[in-house]
Amino acid sequence: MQLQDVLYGIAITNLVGVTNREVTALTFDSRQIIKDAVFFAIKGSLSDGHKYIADTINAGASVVVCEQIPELTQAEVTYIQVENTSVALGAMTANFYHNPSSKLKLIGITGTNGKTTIATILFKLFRELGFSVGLISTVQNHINDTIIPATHTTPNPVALNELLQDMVDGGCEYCFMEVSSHAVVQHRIEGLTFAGGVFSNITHDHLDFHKTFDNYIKAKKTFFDGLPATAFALTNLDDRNGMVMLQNTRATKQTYALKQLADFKAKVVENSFNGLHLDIDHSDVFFKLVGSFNAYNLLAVYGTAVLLGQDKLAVLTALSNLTGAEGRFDYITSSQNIIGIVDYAHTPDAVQNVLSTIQDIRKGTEQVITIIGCGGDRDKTKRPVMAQVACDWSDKVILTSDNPRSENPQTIVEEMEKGVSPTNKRKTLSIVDRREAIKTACHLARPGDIILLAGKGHEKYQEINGVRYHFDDKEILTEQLNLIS
Ligand SMILES: CC(=O)N[C@H]1[C@@H](OP(=O)(O)OP(=O)(O)OC[C@H]2O[C@@H](n3ccc(=O)[nH]c3=O)[C@H](O)[C@@H]2O)O[C@H](CO)[C@@H](O)[C@@H]1O[C@H](C)C(=O)N[C@@H](C)C(=O)N[C@H](CCC(=O)O)C(=O)O
Ligand SMILES: Nc1ncnc2c1ncn2[C@@H]1O[C@H](COP(=O)(O)OP(=O)(O)OP(=O)(O)O)[C@@H](O)[C@H]1O
Ligand SMILES: N[C@H](CCC[C@H](N)C(=O)O)C(=O)O
Ligand SMILES: [Mg+2]
Repeated sequence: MQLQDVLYGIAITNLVGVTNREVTALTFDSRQIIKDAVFFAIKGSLSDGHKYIADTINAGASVVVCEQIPELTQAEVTYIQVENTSVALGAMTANFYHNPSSKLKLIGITGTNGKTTIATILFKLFRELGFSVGLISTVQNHINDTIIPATHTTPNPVALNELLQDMVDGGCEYCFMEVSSHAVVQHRIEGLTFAGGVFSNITHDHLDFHKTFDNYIKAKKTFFDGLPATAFALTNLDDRNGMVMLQNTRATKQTYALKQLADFKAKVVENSFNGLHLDIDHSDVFFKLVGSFNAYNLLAVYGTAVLLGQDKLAVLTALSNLTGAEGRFDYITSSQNIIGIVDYAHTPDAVQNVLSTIQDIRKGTEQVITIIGCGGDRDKTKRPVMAQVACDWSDKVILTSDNPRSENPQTIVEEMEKGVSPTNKRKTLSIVDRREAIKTACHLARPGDIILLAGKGHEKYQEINGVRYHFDDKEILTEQLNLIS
């Protein structure tokens, strides 16, 4: 493609060199340069892409997009100075791939918890309704029935536009994608055209990255601020920041709620291990998903489908047969009648929601044993709070390791222990080895007891010092429960 076409709509501060030249690829990583590529120098959290400009030119890059043009320039190279390289990357990538997001209906889902669940159920629902659909999610990406592995909740702009282009080529009419707060702040979604935006909720997470809760709210709100007037913005009215999201959006404002009047409304009639019975938009419907928090997810899905013009009855009929995303309230029952639940709860609010659902549906005498850890290189302030919530809502708690990443897992567990009150100490054990922790919980469990294994859900690995070792919570829990039967 010609560079001048890729530059369409970009605010350029300074330009050195020609723009009527062919470019072959766009990249922000000096290790992935091919001949005549455009290199974007990005100031990141660990490194500054400007350091690699000379290397990329040696490797064949012919265009450099940057915030500061180097003092020594090369005659055959084009240098484009912009105010923010990440913003330019998103917009230029959309141009390079011929704006695939505008050729299908792209719906973004944001919020602390529930994004994967909502996006995945929307994907399954629209497949069930007969459409060709794409999915971009934490667990995996999909182009209809083809699975593409996911590395991030929201991919980088190049991967994102490539994927959207493949979806358009695959005939997709819709794409449901998770929009993480990191992606908004890092401009990964810049240049995309959304047909709708959905907000689930906002609670404590990622304060390592956003620093304050206010910044975290602003990040989520920025997504809605950027929606076009042709889009809809659907928010959860029961969340205290639900309306904040819609304050400055140009999109059509729509709401859903369980506790107050809203455009889309539902009531939980019954919540059991067999699923949810809801009164949704004046219809009585049974769903396979467990947990009252899933009533919000189902309502968000229902509202989105109706806003996209689907027939209410057809939507509810299809929805009632669907299961949720992998590793979310995923449970097995052993021959001894011990229930083992694998769940992706990795924030204080999610842990409380999943445990309060277990309290709601337990029969009374069983013990609830929770196994929980916290990820390394992530928000440290949530560690003691997650341990405290787990203790407050369980009969026994085993603190263990999640993905320690570059941190010492023992230290992470010690930081969690700080949230355990003296009265809760007697019901808490710390076993850093996650497999041993699962084994111990299975030995402690008596018939009828419920084991909650929180934090890793669908993940098939444990990340330790940059290496992902095979580790599958559900596989190990099933194996250990079978051993004691
Ligand atoms: C903190 C964070 O989000 N980091 C992401 C970010 O990296 P960064 O901008 O900090 O990059 P950096 O390492 O400082 O490097 C700066 C620049 O120099 C370039 N570079 C660097 C080295 C080199 O040799 N050559 C080179 O060109 C890099 O490509 C980059 O452009 O941009 C990278 C490229 O898109 C991401 O891969 C990386 O994700 C890291 C791996 C990550 O773990 N991110 C997590 C926190 C994340 O994004 N999570 C959210 C989900 C959160 C949730 O909702 O729960 C997600 O959307 O997945
Ligand atoms: N609507 C909700 N409200 C509160 N908690 C929820 C909700 N939906 C799911 N959860 C809890 O949060 C966990 C993660 O759910 P899900 O994967 O759908 O969220 P997510 O927003 O995609 O998370 P991530 O930020 O990791 O991408 C679930 O396992 C469950 O414990
Ligand atoms: N998207 C979340 C996932 C957390 C999952 C948990 N298992 C962990 O490793 O902390 C994050 O990157 O913070
Ligand atoms: Mg997700």
